[in-house]
Amino acid sequence: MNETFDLKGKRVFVAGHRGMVGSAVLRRLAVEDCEILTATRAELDLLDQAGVRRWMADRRPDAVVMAAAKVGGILANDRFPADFLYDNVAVQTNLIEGAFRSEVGKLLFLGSSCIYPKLAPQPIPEDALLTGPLEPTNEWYAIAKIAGLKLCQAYRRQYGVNYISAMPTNLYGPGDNFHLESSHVIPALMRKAHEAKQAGHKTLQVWGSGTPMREFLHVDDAADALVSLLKTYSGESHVNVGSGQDITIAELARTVASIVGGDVEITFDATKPDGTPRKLLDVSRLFAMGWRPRYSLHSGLEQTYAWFLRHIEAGQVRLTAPES
Ligand SMILES: NC(=O)c1ccc[n+]([C@@H]2O[C@H](COP(=O)([O-])OP(=O)(O)OC[C@H]3O[C@@H](n4cnc5c(N)ncnc54)[C@H](OP(=O)(O)O)[C@@H]3O)[C@@H](O)[C@H]2O)c1
Ligand SMILES: C[C@@H]1O[C@H](OP(=O)(O)OP(=O)(O)OC[C@H]2O[C@@H](n3cnc4c(=O)[nH]c(N)nc43)[C@H](O)[C@@H]2O)[C@@H](O)[C@H](O)[C@@H]1O
Repeated sequence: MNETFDLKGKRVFVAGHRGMVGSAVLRRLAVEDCEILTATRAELDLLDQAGVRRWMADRRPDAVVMAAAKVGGILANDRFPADFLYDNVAVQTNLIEGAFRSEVGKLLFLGSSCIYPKLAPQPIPEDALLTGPLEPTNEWYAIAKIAGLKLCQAYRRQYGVNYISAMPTNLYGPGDNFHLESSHVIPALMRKAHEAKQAGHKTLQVWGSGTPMREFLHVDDAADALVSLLKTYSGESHVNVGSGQDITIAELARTVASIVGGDVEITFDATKPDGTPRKLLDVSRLFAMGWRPRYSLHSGLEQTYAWFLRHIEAGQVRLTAPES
């Protein structure tokens, strides 16, 4: 089940290499003896099936890491269900089918912890998939991601290809999207706390009740786990990728506020959704392979805020709405 895929001398296509996860995968692959292939959206729109087929046939990668997707936080998922379902089904289907046609030997698909039922047992084992109703704010994205992991399984069963899937928990770190409407919670709170400090404002507004719990993983740890799976994992089941620890959103807000500094009072905006109450992944399968994260949440947040400060003045932080 775990035959090794040696990256030495291999041509690895990282789809979505300008995104938070894709750029972290590039940093991690830089220490492997492989050739990295990339394409910007202008060079290759992954919604274009014929274009993806041509690109794959022309460039002939040995492996594909699928870090390209339509991604956003709770509000974006809730507001743009058609985009999150259509774009993700199209991008992932084009990449998986295009890779198969061009005889790609190894492919890693990335899902998300929102594939599991809203009220799944905690921590959530891989086999909780499809055992109950999904969280309504992100069911469109979740259904696309479930289709992606099932497409990898289907190609594996029908054609015997080594296509695997990883399900990362909520990620954060350098290169994240800090746009306040479309981002995830960590970049949003970090930006809000930073701007409050600069303006001398005394409140940090947190969406929802603050009671939901979330598990977080620094993106460089996630990239390390993903490359490790690419090299060593060949199973049909998807694998959870997380830190194994979660905290409440209220506690996260206090931690971010203390790292950013400034003296803010935390307030809660009950008009915004809470989403799923808890989604802590059972990471025993990944940890049994010997993998562990390097960042604690606190050290990861400090590293991310230091990155934010180094890049904000140069205009290298994503503060505006992502391209659709
Ligand atoms: N962020 C998280 O918390 C999290 C958690 C679990 C799993 N994941 C998974 O990790 C993967 C990457 O997420 P991320 O956070 O890195 O997102 P991201 O920062 O938004 O990056 C997504 C990348 O995909 C590219 N892309 C999207 N549609 C495309 C298209 N039609 N053609 C070409 N490129 C396209 C984007 O290109 P542009 O640069 O041109 O926009 C961008 O580089 C996704 O599969 C996501 O489900 C993320
Ligand atoms: C990893 C992704 O997680 C996403 O769910 P999900 O954890 O709720 O994604 P987030 O948007 O990170 O929100 C997590 C929690 O933080 C709260 N929150 C508090 N303040 C803020 C804020 O200023 N911005 C944001 N964005 N949240 C905030 C939010 O209400 C929710 O309870 C899914 O929608 C995706 O499909 C995907 O699975």
